[in-house]
Order: sequence, then C-alpha cells, then structure tokens
Amino acid sequence: MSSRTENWPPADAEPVGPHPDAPAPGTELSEHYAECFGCGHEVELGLHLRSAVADDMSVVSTFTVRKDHQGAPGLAHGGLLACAFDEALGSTVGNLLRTPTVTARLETDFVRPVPVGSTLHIAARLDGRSGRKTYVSAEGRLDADDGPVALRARALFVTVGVDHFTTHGDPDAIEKFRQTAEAEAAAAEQRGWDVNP
Ligand SMILES: CCCCCCCCCCCCCC(=O)SCCNC(=O)CCNC(=O)[C@H](O)C(C)(C)COP(=O)(O)OP(=O)(O)OC[C@H]1O[C@@H](n2cnc3c(N)ncnc32)[C@H](O)[C@@H]1OP(=O)(O)O
Repeated sequence: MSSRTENWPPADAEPVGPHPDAPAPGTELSEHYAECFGCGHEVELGLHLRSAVADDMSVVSTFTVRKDHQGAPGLAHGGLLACAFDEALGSTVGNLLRTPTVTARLETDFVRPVPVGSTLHIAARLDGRSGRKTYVSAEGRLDADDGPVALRARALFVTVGVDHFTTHGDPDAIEKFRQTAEAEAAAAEQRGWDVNP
C-alpha cells in the first residue's frame, strides 16, 4: 500500500457488498456521534460532514471548507482534508457493513488545491474484505458530484470489538455515545433502517 501503482485492493481481498440491513440508496446518514470532529453537530469548528447512500451503494459525503480549516491563506489544510476522508470512509464502512471498525491505514493523494468556500463531494466505495480487514477508497470533487477531482484516498479499516472503545475511550463519552445511538436506533426503526454499527 506504499504506492498508488500497487494493486488495490490486495490479492487476498474478496469482493464485499453491503450488509442486508444496510441503509437503502437515497438514505441520508445521521451523524454517528454528536461530539465527532468529522460529523458531530456539537463541534462548532468541526467539519460537519453530511453523507448519503447513492444509487450504486457508494456513500457520498459533502464538506464545505471554512476559514477555520485553512492551512495556506485561502486554502484548506491538507491534514484536515485527510480527516474529512477518514470520516467519509469510516462512515461508508460502518454504515454499509454495520460493523465497528477503526482506521488502520489512510493514504491520501492531493490532486489540486481546495479553496475556502468550496464544497468537497466525496464518493466512497467498498473495495474488498479479508477477514477483519476492509479496503475502501474515495474520490473528492470540487463543488459538484462531477466537478474536478481534488483528492483521492484509500484506506484499510480493521473491525474491532466494542471493548476497543471501552478499554481505550472515555467512559462518560461512551455513555453519551450509547444514548445517542439508542435514540437514533429507535428513530431509525420507525424509518425502517439503522445507523450506528
Ligand atoms: C462503542 C461502539 C463505538 C462505534 C464507533 C464507530 C465510529 C466510526 C468512526 C468513524 C471515524 C473515522 C475513523 C477513525 O478515525 S478511527 C480512529 C483512528 N484509528 C485508531 O485509533 C486505530 C488505532 N490502531 C489500533 O487500535 C490497532 O492497531 C488496530 C485495531 C487497527 C489493529 O490492531 P489489532 O491488534 O486489533 O489487530 P492486528 O494488529 O492483528 O491487525 C489486524 C490486521 O490488520 C493488519 N494491519 C493493521 N494495521 C495495519 C496497517 N497500518 N497497515 C497494513 N495492515 C495493517 C494487520 O497486519 C493484520 O492483518 P492480518 O495479519 O490479519 O492479515
């Protein structure tokens, strides 16, 4: 995975499709945690990514670059753009496979600058799976689903147990997460699908 010319996904990966209970095409995905820097509405300076499942079962996320996200004057910070892709890719794996996973490796190609005020349209898709390892990739386009490509990313997510979060995370934050997830699951049941893995 050290070079873009390498085979992707790796030879041992098998094709993977969405879980039978994955949200249907057209579904707008909820934030997975209110305090998440990538998607949480309580994080004022966060990215506030919004995601939806597309007809081809890719997940399309949008993120508008604000002044708080600058690196060079007037341009988005590269690390922050990588963060947006981490969120978009993680949301794709979690929602489509309905399993708790964490990023093990994230590779990002910066193709063109992303100005403040522009909206990135990130389309992510599952590429393959091998045991606990899921391979996923995404393309980010400027200001439209068919706009010029600004970034590409590929990532490996590893499925973990809930103990990953209870062992390493903050118990109070996990409890808040659990309550949010329960409320969302109840709401989702009424809508006919679920959100958090
Ligand atoms: C309460 C529930 C909450 C749910 C919340 C959902 C939120 C969603 C949030 C979305 C927000 C965005 C998401 C975020 O921001 S997630 C936050 C950022 N990520 C992390 O903090 C993860 C930190 N890393 C770890 O915890 C461990 O290293 C993990 C769990 C990843 C693996 O440690 P573990 O001991 O478990 O397993 P293993 O070491 O046997 O590895 C397993 C396999 O993987 C292969 N491998 C591993 N690393 C790499 C690598 N770098 N390149 C290539 N391969 C790698 C490895 O060779 C092996 O392969 P194989 O030998 O089997 O073939």
